[in-house]
Amino acid sequence: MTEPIVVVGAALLSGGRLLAARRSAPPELAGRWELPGGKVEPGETPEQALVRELREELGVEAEPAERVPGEWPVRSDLVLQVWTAHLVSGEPGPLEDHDELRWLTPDEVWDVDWLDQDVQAVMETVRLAWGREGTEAR
Ligand SMILES: Nc1nc2c([nH]c(=O)n2[C@H]2C[C@H](O)[C@@H](COP(=O)(O)OP(=O)(O)OP(=O)(O)O)O2)c(=O)[nH]1
Repeated sequence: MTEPIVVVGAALLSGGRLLAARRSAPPELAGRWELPGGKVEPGETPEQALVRELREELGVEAEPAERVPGEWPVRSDLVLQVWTAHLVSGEPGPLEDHDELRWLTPDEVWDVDWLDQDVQAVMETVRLAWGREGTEAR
């Protein structure tokens, strides 16, 4: 059996807020919110993929910090893993794949319509980044 391809999601944290991105494609995912990122390419580590994807999609330089425990199936051939990350330079813009970005405070984190797989992933991210408050808010 072939191993699933890892989709790396970046939990970009800045000033106590988490960046959420609204997908613009494909039609079945458009309008739903996710962590920016994408598929790890052959020969890349997930951390390298995260840096590349944030450069392409958001136009920023970012530094991966720590892996959020867990992984979440996307499809039979794709699995989502998440790393926290910090901005090194630039201001994120929805350059590719997204039509809106939002910096969410702990109080706002459940205000957006996350992709199904991202709900658990964001819950774990909130737990890691901000402690228990975010999970209780859910
Ligand atoms: N980037 C991202 N994708 C997610 C998340 N949650 C989730 O289910 N997915 C799904 C959506 C897509 O089916 C898949 C990632 O595909 P993608 O289109 O973003 O990957 P990519 O940028 O490498 O695209 P491509 O090279 O295949 O065009 O994972 C998430 O938080 N971030």
